[in-house]
Amino acid sequence: MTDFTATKRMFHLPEGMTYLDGNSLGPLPLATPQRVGQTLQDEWAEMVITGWNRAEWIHQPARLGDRIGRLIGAPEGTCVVGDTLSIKVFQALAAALALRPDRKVVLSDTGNFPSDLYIAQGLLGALGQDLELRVVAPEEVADHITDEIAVLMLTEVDYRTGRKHDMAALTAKAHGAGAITVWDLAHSAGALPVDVTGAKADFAVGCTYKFLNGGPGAPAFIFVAPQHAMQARPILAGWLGHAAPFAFEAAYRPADGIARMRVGTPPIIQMAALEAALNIWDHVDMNDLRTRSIELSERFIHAVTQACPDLTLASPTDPAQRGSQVSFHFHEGYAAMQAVIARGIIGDFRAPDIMRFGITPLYLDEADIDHAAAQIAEVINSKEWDRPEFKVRAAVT
Ligand SMILES: Cc1ncc(COP(=O)(O)O)c(C=O)c1O
Ligand SMILES: Nc1c(O)cccc1C(=O)C[C@H](N)C(=O)O
Repeated sequence: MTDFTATKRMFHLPEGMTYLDGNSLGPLPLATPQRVGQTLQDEWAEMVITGWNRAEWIHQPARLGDRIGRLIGAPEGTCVVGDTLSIKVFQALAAALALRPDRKVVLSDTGNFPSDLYIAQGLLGALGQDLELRVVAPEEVADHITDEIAVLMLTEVDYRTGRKHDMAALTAKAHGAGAITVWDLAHSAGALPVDVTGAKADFAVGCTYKFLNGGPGAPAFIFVAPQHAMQARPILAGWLGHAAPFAFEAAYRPADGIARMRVGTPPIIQMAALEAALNIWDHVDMNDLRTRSIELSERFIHAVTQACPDLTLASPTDPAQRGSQVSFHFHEGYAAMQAVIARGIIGDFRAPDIMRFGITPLYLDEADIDHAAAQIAEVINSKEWDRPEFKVRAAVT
């Protein structure tokens, strides 16, 4: 049984702040500064370039990939860490398309994160060949899976509403139509149990700075199903994805398996932070996490909807259809979120009118949920949000 009181004690949670934005950027694990300091002082400072061998920096992308693999149901040797999520989306989509050269359509939905759609637009434009990105409503995805589709590219959990796709069912339908699947797990990894193997996903990608708590700029990950690992064509053919990087050959030859999805020099300092964060996950059973996430989410939804008739739930009411966030529509959502933040309750706003709150059992408990709901109710019901200072838009919302 996971001890969530113990996991909460493993984080630095700023005084006076109740943090419901771990779906965007997780808080600092207490062990991270020491682990990063070790990389700086014992490794970089003392070993300098010999750290690649002596501290085994060169193996960190695969090692951390395997640790994330455990959280998403990926077998050892099928997941690797590096780059940003946008880049991993590009790689996965390009490799998936290359497996279906006779087909022209990438199917996605309006609930996908814009970067994924932009990356697809950029890639398809660069490839030419009359390729089409078809973007439909989330609830219509299943009906649009036909034998025209080369790749089904979806984010499992909608970043705005928290609505969760059925990864296994949609993957089965895509495979039935002969399509390849690319799943973005940005809002799933560390949020709920994921089983890429059971769902038979072909490619999956995700980031580590949200629910996994790797820190701002933490690297992304990519999973390639074992049956594709030796066929997947790396569009970003960087030297560290080469079969023999230190042979310095003029011609590219992909490494065996997932290693070919590496590109260039990995961010060693940021990976040290990620390693410290992943240590916490060794204490967590993902089914316990899901149970707790649902308990806390239901409590939050109940308290906010009871107290705030002006807010309407934007997330599915059925917990099985949600990830680990709760969102509400409110016509002055931006100003209201700034007013809530001014009271120390940190959530965020997503256009056009969504107030979004991450439910992260590793460091949130009932008292946090009740406190947050009470503060939100005061802001909404007293119209505290209706002040000019809360309407000034910041660069990052
Ligand atoms: C679903 C999803 N995909 C892609 C991205 C882009 O990730 P990155 O900025 O790390 O490239 C994000 C978040 O920014 C996201 O939430
Ligand atoms: N990566 C971010 C950043 O560099 C700045 C601000 C926000 C982010 C985010 O991760 C946004 C996030 N993907 C979202 O779900 O909205």
